[in-house]
Amino acid sequence: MTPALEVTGLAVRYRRTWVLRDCSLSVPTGRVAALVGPNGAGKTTLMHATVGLLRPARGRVRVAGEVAFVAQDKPLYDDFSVAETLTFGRRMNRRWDGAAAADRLAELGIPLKRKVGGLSGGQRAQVAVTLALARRPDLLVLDEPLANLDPLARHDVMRSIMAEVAGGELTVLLSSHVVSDLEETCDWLVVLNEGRPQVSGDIEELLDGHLVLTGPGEASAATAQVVSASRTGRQVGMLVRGAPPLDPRWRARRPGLEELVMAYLRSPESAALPRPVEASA
Ligand SMILES: Nc1ncnc2c1ncn2[C@@H]1O[C@H](COP(=O)(O)OP(=O)(O)OP(=O)(O)O)[C@@H](O)[C@H]1O
Repeated sequence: MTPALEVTGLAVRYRRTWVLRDCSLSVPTGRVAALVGPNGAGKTTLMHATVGLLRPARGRVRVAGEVAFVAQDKPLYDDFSVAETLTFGRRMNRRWDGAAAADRLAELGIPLKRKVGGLSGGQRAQVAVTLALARRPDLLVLDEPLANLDPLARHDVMRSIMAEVAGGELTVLLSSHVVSDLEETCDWLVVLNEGRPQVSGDIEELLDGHLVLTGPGEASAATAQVVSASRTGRQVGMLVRGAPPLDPRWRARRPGLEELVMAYLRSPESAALPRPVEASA
């Protein structure tokens, strides 16, 4: 099956500084993919290249179908009412499902008469997402849709995105700094660090494919592919890839998503190479 998004050998630079290097990843159709990474990792740059807002120096991005983008600052006209915002959207776009947009806003309890400037942060995010969805995209790209939202609003926005994905062929790529927000919603993970993807794959398979080990410092885990390790007193804790044969003094368990992400972010040199999409789609 053709992936919804395929990035191959992408490299982007701003003047002399390379921001993305050797960036290859793919996201299968119908997935909600989380793009995580520290500040300055290149997430926004990758999204801008994906939606055609910038031209890469090398490599290519292939999107199967139409793409819609919600930028980090969710640009909307504060003086427009929500209804006027929808009218503007209809005039600006060839593909436009105004009825679905109005239904979505009604379900979310967002009044069409309200001025955009008078909406809460959560409602503003929902209007921005609704406008993007009204364009009937195949791939929806959201740059930090949850930034500055309270926990309840974050939950509501994620749940409403889930509802859209459940309905059909839509694929979502969204960036966030708060991994715990992504746990219930996202089923694909891309970890970007220092301009390169460290991890790209199905979240359940990634969690199944790693172990958290704890044991006494003198026990050997030499056969394991260590992603990152830390020592507390005489105990050593580490996150490893695969299921290595272990010294019986090690205790092993499956990691949580946050542990997995943190272990990779702590060790930018570690990388689980992207697997072919066909193997896990
Ligand atoms: N227009 C630009 N001109 C020059 N450098 C830029 C430009 N845009 C981004 N950069 C630099 O590129 C790097 C990656 O930025 P980018 O915004 O893609 O990262 P990010 O992962 O989205 O970060 P954050 O989590 O802080 O939003 C940063 O070092 C940033 O300073």
